[in-house]
Amino acid sequence: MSTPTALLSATGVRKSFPIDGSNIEVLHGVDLHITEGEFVAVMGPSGSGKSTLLYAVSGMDPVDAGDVHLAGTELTTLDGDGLADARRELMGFVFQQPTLLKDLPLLDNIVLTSALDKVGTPAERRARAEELMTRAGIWELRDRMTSQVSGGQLQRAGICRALMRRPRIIFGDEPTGALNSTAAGEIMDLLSDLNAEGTTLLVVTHDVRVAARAHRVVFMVDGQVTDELLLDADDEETRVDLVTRRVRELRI
Ligand SMILES: Nc1ncnc2c1ncn2[C@@H]1O[C@H](COP(=O)(O)OP(=O)(O)OP(=O)(O)O)[C@@H](O)[C@H]1O
Repeated sequence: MSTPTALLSATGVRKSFPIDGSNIEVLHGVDLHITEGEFVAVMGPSGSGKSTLLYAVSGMDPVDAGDVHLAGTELTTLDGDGLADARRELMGFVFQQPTLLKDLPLLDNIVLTSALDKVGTPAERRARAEELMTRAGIWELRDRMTSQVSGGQLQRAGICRALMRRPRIIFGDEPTGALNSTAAGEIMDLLSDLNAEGTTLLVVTHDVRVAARAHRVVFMVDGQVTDELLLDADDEETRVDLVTRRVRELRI
């Protein structure tokens, strides 16, 4: 039997920030290994280092120590240009609030980064955006400004933008944090479908319903991964129940 390949492999990751005049370590040697096609959720108390871990393993923020391999590249050895290339070619990012430009229609926002990077022709970029926006149910909103759409529609646009370059992994930091439960469910349907088609997901969340969609939940406490939960039940309520129980046990 072949061993599944780790798409992302982080070992011994340490990260400090200067806080109140001293250097405080917030990640204390974290290991995280994610297989291609996996959906991993990260949960933990506020301040436990979840977002810091996400930024460290995606090369958004340099680490103080440790290795981070993504798709065969050691991110910690890359310079600024190399990291920017790796981010553009391999990764997509979805944040709590997408940072779309206010005075541009949704479609232009979605194609903007690919246009600046001269990926494909304008017709190819538009076709890709149409495919993604249709799928996300926002194609008919393509000419609307970002101020004229709902939070859920904006987040769908943010996901479309993240998908323009067909990333192998999507990093999500509270992707449903600003949404009501219906919109959150729709966003998670979209992300789960993408995952079912092979896109790897690493998502930081406080929401048990979001975490319950994952194959595996990793729990962080005080800058360390302290526990994990494999979710192989088919039934959604069973999965939610399993995550809820573990969250209570760990007092997260
Ligand atoms: N840029 C920074 N400068 C200084 N301290 C930081 C910085 N970023 C994070 N920290 C600190 O690192 C610790 C971990 O923060 P992080 O945002 O990773 O936690 P989190 O688990 O994602 O929290 P939350 O669930 O509240 O978003 C916190 O104590 C935070 O104050």
